[in-house]
Amino acid sequence: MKGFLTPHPDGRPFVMGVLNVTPDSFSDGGRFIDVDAARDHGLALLEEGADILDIGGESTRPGARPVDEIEEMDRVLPVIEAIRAMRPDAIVSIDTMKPDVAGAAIGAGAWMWNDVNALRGEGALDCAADLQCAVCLMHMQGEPGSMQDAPAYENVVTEVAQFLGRRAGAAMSAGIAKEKIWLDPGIGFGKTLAHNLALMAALEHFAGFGFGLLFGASRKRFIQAIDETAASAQDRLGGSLAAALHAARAGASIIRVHDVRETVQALKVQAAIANAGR
Ligand SMILES: Cn1cnc2c(O)nc(N)nc21
Repeated sequence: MKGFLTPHPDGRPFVMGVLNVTPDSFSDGGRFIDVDAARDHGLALLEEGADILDIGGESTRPGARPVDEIEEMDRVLPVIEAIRAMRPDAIVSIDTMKPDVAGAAIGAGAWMWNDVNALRGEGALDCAADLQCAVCLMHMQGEPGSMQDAPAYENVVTEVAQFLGRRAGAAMSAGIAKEKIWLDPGIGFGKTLAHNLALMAALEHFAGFGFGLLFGASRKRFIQAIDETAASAQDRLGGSLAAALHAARAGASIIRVHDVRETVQALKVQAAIANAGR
């Protein structure tokens, strides 16, 4: 039985825990992924309160090198299977731009295809429609390897909104049900600090489209641009929580984070305050 998202009684958004299954995250120092370590981290995130695990085998951070399909599948499938063997109720999203990887992951029990490329890959729209899975369509200018070289927009909010509207229309035309579509402005994917801030300040505009809104700012570099003491990813918890709480207030229904326990606690307190005020 595939897991489905049951709304939280306090109304807070769902938390999507990040599980990057890449050599720089779960390898024994060599090329190979330590499946048990990745599985255990995923199980820990579920224990911390993650509603969804976002599992990805190809890094999408700025400057990342592409990974071939077989390698990507070899990384993610054993981890999905190992986690679901221990937690059949686990709700998993597959973070990939490749239709075959998505198909294999959905076949292994994943619920959502989280595509930073918004299903623009060859055959991706039809594949997603055939899979009848939930999808996240995210905006990215360019591609991970070069997207941060010189991001430029006439009006970033308008352009990202128009792009997401077009991709949602294409997804529905391909046969993907509206209630299975989440949109995402893609913080840090071909954006300067000013672009990221403009998108976050306008976030409720994106929530108003009638689709789900998925938001991910966790540990991203824009936080260091605001607070230069946040030199490494681990030093960005405060900024990550601030962005998560802002997104929740703006209407995001799924928030993608590394620090699950802290984010769940922050969202619970935010919801308790909001509910007391009603
Ligand atoms: C894979 N990945 C990294 N950052 C992300 C973000 O902000 N949104 C989505 N949907 N996926 C992301």
